[in-house]
Amino acid sequence: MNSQVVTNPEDIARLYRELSLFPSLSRADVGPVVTSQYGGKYSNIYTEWSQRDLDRNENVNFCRQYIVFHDDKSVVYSGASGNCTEIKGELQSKDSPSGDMKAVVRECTIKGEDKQFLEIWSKNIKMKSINLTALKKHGKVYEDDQFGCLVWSHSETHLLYVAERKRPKAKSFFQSESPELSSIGDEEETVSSEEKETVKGEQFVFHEDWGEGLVGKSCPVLCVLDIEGDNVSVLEGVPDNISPGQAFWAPGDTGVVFVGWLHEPFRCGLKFCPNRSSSLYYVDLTGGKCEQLTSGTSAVSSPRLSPDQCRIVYLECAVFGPHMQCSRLCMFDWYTKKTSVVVDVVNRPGEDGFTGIYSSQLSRQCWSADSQRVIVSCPQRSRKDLLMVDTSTGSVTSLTSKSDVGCWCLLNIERDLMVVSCSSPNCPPRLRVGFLPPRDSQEELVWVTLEDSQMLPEIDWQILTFTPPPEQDNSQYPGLDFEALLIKPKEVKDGVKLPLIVTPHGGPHSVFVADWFLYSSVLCRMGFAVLMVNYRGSTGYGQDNILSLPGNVGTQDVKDVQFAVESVLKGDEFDMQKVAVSGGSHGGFLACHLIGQYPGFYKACVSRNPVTNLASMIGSTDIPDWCMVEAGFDYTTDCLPDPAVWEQMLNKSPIRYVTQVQTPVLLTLGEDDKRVPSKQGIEYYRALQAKKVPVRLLWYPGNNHSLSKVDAESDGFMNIALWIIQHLWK
Ligand SMILES: CC(=O)N[C@@H](C)C(=O)N[C@@H](C)C(=O)O
Repeated sequence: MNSQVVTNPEDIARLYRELSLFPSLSRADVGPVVTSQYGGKYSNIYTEWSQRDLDRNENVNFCRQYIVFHDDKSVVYSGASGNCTEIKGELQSKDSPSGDMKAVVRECTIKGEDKQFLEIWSKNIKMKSINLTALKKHGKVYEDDQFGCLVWSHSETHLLYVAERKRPKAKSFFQSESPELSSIGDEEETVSSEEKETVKGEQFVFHEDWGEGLVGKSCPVLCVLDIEGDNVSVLEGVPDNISPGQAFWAPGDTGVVFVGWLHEPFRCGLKFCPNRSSSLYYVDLTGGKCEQLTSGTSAVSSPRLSPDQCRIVYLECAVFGPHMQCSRLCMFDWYTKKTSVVVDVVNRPGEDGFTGIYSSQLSRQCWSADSQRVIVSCPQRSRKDLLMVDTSTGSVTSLTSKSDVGCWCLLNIERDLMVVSCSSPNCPPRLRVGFLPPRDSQEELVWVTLEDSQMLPEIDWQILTFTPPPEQDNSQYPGLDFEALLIKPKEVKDGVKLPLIVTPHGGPHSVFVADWFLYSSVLCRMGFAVLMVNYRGSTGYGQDNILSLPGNVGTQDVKDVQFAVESVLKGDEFDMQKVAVSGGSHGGFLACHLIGQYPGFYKACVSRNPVTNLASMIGSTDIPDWCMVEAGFDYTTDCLPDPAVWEQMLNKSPIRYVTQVQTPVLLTLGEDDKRVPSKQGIEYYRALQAKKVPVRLLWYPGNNHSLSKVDAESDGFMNIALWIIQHLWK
């Protein structure tokens, strides 16, 4: 075998173990400015990281702090202040604005019972520990990014968070009565208030939740802890037809601003679906009156209050339609109550190259100190860049497009000190800080690395651009191009042609940006080239690119991937007899389509939680609208099965081509997948078995659509690598 590919399982496992050590950055907070007696200024940077622990079979979260000496506009000196500390049981935490206190929502098990506490720490003392579970004011606290928040009031006397609405205790009609005696009178029997609230016949009522990644999250409520009074109240006034989240204190702490998602007539999956009908609301704490601040005809997310507490920026996109779209950056003026569009949707990138804003989540803090600019990190074609938006003029300036780093994520900005994570396909995440230059200044932005990571010299990467041939142009959206990331070993022995693994992304409206990818890095270190295709329909290239795909899935996207593969195979770098395809979700849909539409071209196929039959998916997925939209139909909540629609869906699905499949297929399924139910993979598995096509199915209990738990991710990788080796060199 004239190749340089690592094939020994133990060697592969060693490579995986080595590269899986690199942690990812999940959070950074900037502490207050401290001035020393000599006039020197410094701030503490608190960071949180996540790292795979293969031995404990879990993702370990830890924090590390740094100190940055500065003069309010440049970094003078910086360094770590102490080593890492593992974080256990902390669902959420947040320092108070002054830095004097820290709030922690902690989950722990006491005598076999899960309990949640809200802790207030000050200096070296845990001042308070409020047993939220015992208070019975609400259900579990939300720790997710979709709804969750933990926000200090500007006065630092109250804390705002989101929890599940309290549900009355349910019992059977046939459960024997066991009244609780109270202390009042020895004869008198007083049933506790909880017993009074108990309802019969409700034990098995279905409570729909917000779907994949939000299982069990059904009816969020806004909760406020009065720190001095030690009491928790559930905010009233929130309309019954919405689910509130992403809340923060209004100017002067007069009330609370939040996003409300419409949950009538029913909830659809919300994760990766910022296109759900939603509005900004304000509930006034004194009168309890709730006011809708935005129209209610769109989908909004990520409201962020300016430091001068005068304006709120937020993201907006259309309701239903493609799940990820080009967003508008909008602004609500607190005093005029007027909304305005700061950055509009970009249908086609202009001369300046700006392709639009593609983000479902602004960083927790994104405003400049002057309350004039907003920093957004979002995909721009196959890169992820930091964009500075002037909210007065709407101008957009990239702060990082000239960098050789492919992926920049804004973690936080405080008093113009930005904290970012930056990475590339050959460089794991690094932690950097830098001051945003004053508005209209020509000063250069200087980045200082607080935590470096090692560049992997063995990995080479580049971005390739493709223009579909005329016969594949989209007549409704003509002239669109697309890209792919090509990752390959830097050193190739003479005479060796590289085996190629083609990986189209999922979504389909998402994008591969030039980030650090564990799977691609290990495969590259094993000796494979990896082609990560951003076919037409990807985000980051303009709204027209996105809109070109719905109705054309199974053809346009498939042809784009095949065109990219055949284009790179024209060179003599790659062995066209050793090409594999691998994808997840919609990427799995494409992988199955490619082996069905190009029989024998791919020598191995890996399909993770794949969409295999749109017609059978629509009745079981948490995103039924996705099936209609991607098949080219409008969706309404009262739409019913229609044979003609199902026929179209079937015709656009990979299951339709299964009779042509020759390529051995490895399927990996998550048992708890609400997005693409595992029955999709099993349907395809059975069809292949019936055709006696070599097929292997891996089933991961406790895993959902992301297949991202340490067991599924690591075992999945080993099986994928060995499956590809087995069938490329048989
Ligand atoms: C962009 C994105 O992820 N879209 C979601 C609706 C989604 O989950 N799509 C599934 C089908 C997938 O991951 O491809």
